[in-house]
Amino acid sequence: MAAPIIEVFSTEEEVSQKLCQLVVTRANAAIESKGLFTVGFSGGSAAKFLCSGLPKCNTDWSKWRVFFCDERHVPFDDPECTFTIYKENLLSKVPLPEVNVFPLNPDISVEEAAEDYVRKLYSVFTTDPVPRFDVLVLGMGPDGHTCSLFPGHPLLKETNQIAAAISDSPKPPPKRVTLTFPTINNAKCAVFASCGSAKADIVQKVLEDTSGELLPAARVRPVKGEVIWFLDKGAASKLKKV
Ligand SMILES: O=C1O[C@H](COP(=O)(O)O)[C@@H](O)[C@H](O)[C@H]1O
Repeated sequence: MAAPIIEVFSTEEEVSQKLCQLVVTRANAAIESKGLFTVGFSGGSAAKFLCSGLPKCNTDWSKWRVFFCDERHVPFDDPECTFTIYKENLLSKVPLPEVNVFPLNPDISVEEAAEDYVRKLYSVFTTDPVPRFDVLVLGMGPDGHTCSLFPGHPLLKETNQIAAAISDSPKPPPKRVTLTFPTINNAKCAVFASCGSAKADIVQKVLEDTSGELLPAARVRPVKGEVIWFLDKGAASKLKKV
C-alpha cells in the first residue's frame, strides 16, 4: 500500500486540467494494453472538473466503460442526479456510446437499485471477484466523506458487498448507492481532486492526522494501486508537509 501522492496547483482550472490529463493518460494506456478502460466518476466538484476538460481530450471513447462511484437515488430529471450532469455536460459532447455508461436505475427501490448496480458492475468486470477499476475519480466533502461513505456510518465496515445502498445519508438526498471500500481499495488508481480554502482543514486532517478513527477519505488506500491527491493552493494551505 503506497503513501498518497500529493500535487498542488495554483488554480482550480489547473487542477481540472491535470485531473483530465491523468484520466486520459491512464485511459489511453489501458486501451493500448487491454483494449478497455474502466472508470468511476464521482458527483459534486469532480463532475465539474471532468466535464470542463474531458470533452477536449483525445481518446478512443468507444473503449471507455463508465460507472459512478456513488449516485443519488433520484429521478433522472432531478438536479441532484449525477448521471444527468455528466450526460448533459460530457456524454453529449463525446462519442461515448450510451450502452457503455452505467447509470443507477431510479425506478426501483434503492436496495434493488444497489443489487442491479452490482449486476451492472459484473457485466463488465466479468473475471474479477471484486471489480478492479483502472481509475476512480473521487471527491471529498467537508466532513471527510467520499463516495457516499460518511464518517461513523456502518457502511464503512462493509466487507462483502462491492456496492451498497444507503438510506440515511446525512447529506441530502438520503437515498444513494455507493461503491464500498472493497471495490475502492481494489482500484489501480484512486484520484481525489479538492479545491478551495473551505476544504483546507479537512484536507489537512485526512492527509496528516492519523490519530483516532480515520475519516472515510483517509481510508482510501488501494492495496495494489496508488492514491493521488490533486489540490489547489487554497485546499493545500493548511498542510504542514507540502
Ligand atoms: O455528495 C457527494 O459529495 C462528494 C463530495 O462533493 P464535493 O462537491 O464536495 O467535491 C462527492 O464526491 C460525491 O460523489 C457526492 O455524491
